[in-house]
Amino acid sequence: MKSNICIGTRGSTLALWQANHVKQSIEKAFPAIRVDIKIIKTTGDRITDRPLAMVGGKGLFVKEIETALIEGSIDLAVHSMKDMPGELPEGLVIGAIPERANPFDVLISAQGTLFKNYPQGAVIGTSSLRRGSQLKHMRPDLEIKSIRGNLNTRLKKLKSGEYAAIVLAAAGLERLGQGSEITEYLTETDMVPAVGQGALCIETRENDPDMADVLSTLDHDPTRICVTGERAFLKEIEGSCHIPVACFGKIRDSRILLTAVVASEDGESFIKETIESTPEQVVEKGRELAKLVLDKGGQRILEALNIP
Ligand SMILES: NCc1[nH]cc(CCC(=O)O)c1CC(=O)O
Repeated sequence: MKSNICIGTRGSTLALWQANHVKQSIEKAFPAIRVDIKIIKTTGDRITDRPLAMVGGKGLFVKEIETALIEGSIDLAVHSMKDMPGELPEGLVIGAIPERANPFDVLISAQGTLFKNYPQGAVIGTSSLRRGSQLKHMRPDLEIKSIRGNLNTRLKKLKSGEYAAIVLAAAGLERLGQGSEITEYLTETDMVPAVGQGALCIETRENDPDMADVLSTLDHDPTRICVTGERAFLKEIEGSCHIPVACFGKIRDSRILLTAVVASEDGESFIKETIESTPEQVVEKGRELAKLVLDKGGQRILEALNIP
């Protein structure tokens, strides 16, 4: 076992919170190990002026960190699972998936108004096609308007009156101590979260013997099972965080319920399906769910999207 571990992470406040959270878990389990954090800038961090869906390419927030992992300048990478593409580079693996935080999306309304009371044509801020399309499906009259920037920038834009409400992931807000801003949680009945939302990804080199004990203390079995099913869906559908596909797994009475959505940007074409699985079957069932959704019209919706 190593006496010194270096974690690579993006430099955003949320990413640093997450890396520190993992650092503390390791130090608690192994008081003799010293854990350092190395900040690595990614392509996604450089692009702040346009929706990432317009930029194209997958893994915009992870690539440079993966290079550091392959080159050996870091031992572990901590990412938001939601930012991970379906396929990892040769030689890298998801070493552990810690316990998931709240997986859902939330609305923050400027006036504290509940979704059902939004006026006709209310402007909602999100740059996520997944969120926009599911909102439009529920309320075709809403206007979806792009918003970028970190959490504080977005909250400031909301308060300036540009939007009636914005949509964010509960996990990010809660981790940054801004949970009190939340007006309303949207569960998978209304809005299916992104694959892996609320979970962290601990990425490592394949078969790194120095990391095995550390990884086993970080891993959370129920989270890994659900996220593995969601990612099997993602791989089959070849999506990323930036196209309007959603998949969420939850455990009910020792069975896994996987729910997925593929929708057009205007919310008019909308496919939503749920499949049940045992913990052992999640990969197979995740793939089956992707095929089902594609067959039922998802294929046509994704082909019409025209995203690079
Ligand atoms: N899209 C960016 C992103 N990537 C991870 C999170 C935080 C939540 C999570 O870990 O899933 C967020 C913010 C958000 O979507 O509001």
